[in-house]
Amino acid sequence: MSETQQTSTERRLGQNGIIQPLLTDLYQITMAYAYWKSGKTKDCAVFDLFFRKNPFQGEFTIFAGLEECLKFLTKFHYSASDIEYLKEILPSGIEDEFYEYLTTVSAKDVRLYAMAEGSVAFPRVPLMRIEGPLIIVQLLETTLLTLVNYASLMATNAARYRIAAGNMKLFEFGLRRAQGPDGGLSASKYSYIGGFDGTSNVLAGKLFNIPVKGTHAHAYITSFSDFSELRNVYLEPNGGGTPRDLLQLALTCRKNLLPVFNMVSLEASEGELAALISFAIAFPEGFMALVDTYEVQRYPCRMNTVTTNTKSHNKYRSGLLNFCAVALALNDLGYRAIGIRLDSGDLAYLSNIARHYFTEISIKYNLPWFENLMIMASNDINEETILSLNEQGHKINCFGIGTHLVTCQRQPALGCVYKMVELNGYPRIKLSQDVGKVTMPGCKDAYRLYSESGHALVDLLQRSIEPPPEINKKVLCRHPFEESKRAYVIPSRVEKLLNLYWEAGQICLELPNLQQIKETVRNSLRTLRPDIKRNLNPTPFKVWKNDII
Ligand SMILES: Nc1ncnc2c1ncn2[C@@H]1O[C@H](COP(=O)(O)OP(=O)(O)OP(=O)(O)O)[C@@H](O)[C@H]1O
Ligand SMILES: O=P(O)(O)OC[C@H]1O[C@H](OP(=O)(O)OP(=O)(O)O)[C@H](O)[C@@H]1O
Ligand SMILES: O=C(O)c1cccnc1
Ligand SMILES: [Mg+2]
Repeated sequence: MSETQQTSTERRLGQNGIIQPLLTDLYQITMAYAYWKSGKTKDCAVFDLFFRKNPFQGEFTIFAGLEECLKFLTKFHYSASDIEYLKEILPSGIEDEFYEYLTTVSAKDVRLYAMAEGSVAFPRVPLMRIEGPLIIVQLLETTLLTLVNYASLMATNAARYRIAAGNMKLFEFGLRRAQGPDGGLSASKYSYIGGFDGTSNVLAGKLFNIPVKGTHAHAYITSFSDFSELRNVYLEPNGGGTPRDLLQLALTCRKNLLPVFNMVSLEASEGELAALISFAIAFPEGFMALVDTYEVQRYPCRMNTVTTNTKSHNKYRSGLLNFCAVALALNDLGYRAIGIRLDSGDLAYLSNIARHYFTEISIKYNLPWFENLMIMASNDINEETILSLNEQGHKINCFGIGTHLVTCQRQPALGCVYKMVELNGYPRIKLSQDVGKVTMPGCKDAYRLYSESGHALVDLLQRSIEPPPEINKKVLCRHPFEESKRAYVIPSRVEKLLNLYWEAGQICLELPNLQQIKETVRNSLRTLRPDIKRNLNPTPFKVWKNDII
């Protein structure tokens, strides 16, 4: 392993300092005292952590957050200052022996079973099963939930964007809009797991070894008014040689391009060109330009299409023209530009226009690569926008997505719950008027049964003491609430979903790295039939139980 790899692995194993035992609800600690006072320190409980409904009106969820839960268990103990603080906030009548008991608390007698991080998961199937002393297992509830809920919601949101975007590149740009710094970091991490290609969040890049990418803001363009602000216009050709005047080269290129864009030089912004030249001199091999600060192009354009961009107060229409001029000037010096970013207007229309000009220029100048310049789109993009753009037809090959992704605007929370299912070996049930809210009692295991073609058929819940279903043998599966719904399934593959990750005070299964978790998401989604993954009215996946449960 190289030194840089080692460093990033070490960084990954560190944990956010706010994840500690007091990051919980007060009632966990007051319950702990009441349990302790009523002599329940020896009681043993089993809790299931699960959700009841998939988010985003979808029919699948990606399970994430496991590694953070396990790291939390490794550090689970109350420090002297934690105990001091609890003494301040809890009633004065609390016995001192309870605080002494709290100093001895750890997760060494806990066992945690979980699905693989990155797996597709469904309602009512435990994502985790936590077994151990009642008081301890109860004390873990809120922290485990907060570590799983947002992580899984975010990974699921990202996976949905990935499905909508197909092979297009996806970058997460959400830090400025995220739910605070911690939300921002988690969003970068879990959107990467869910299928994004990188983030603009530099700290996330450093901590999690995620590719970091970015362009520039409108401010960079508006910070230049004319050519006199360019302190340096010289750029050394790629591979060396005498530096050449990039401004003069770009001006010549721009003059030659005016007829292509059907424009006159008065319509072209000097400040915008100055900004693009200075950026190209700074990053000649990574030239990516924001082209919508003024108008992207002249309109109505020669393609006879009506544009919806209505910044009529502005006389400049030179975003594309200026970009192409600088890209051609860079080409004269042996550099290839990367592409453009569109951040306003009708993104389908503008991307088609941009690609049209790139193609025309690639033919005119015999530069085949020019046709394939990258077109990145941003501006309040969500899953629906991507699906709509796909329907309309566009030439975008990359999206930068912030607000809707990181805030999970369409559904801001996943409803994972943590319910006791067994105490001292006896099943426990929580009753509810709402049949969907009645818990499934008992210590359970979950198995995913697959067809011969590799598709997941059903998740089967059964008591842990029962033998697992067997390959090529008939299994009777029953709907959890509707007696009449039952079916025999003959699985070609059986996957045990819950595996033991934590026992005797340590992590007992090797943890995958972020890249491997990302792979798990991709592979796990591949096992779902397309109708379960579709955006509109997807088919629910069957979560059934066996005959005995
Ligand atoms: N072709 C398209 N189909 C569907 N939605 C689109 C399309 N093009 C852009 N959008 C979306 O429409 C919205 C347009 O936002 P808005 O009305 O604020 O316009 P704008 O171009 O950002 O305005 P401004 O020029 O003032 O910045 C954004 O959410 C964007 O993602
Ligand atoms: O739209 P999002 O999906 O959140 O993506 C991130 C946005 O952040 C940036 O600008 P910002 O929104 O800060 O300013 P602007 O809209 O005025 O460009 C960027 O230009 C995007 O528009
Ligand atoms: O790099 C970018 O283009 C970027 C980064 C964050 C937000 N908006 C855009
Ligand atoms: Mg914006």
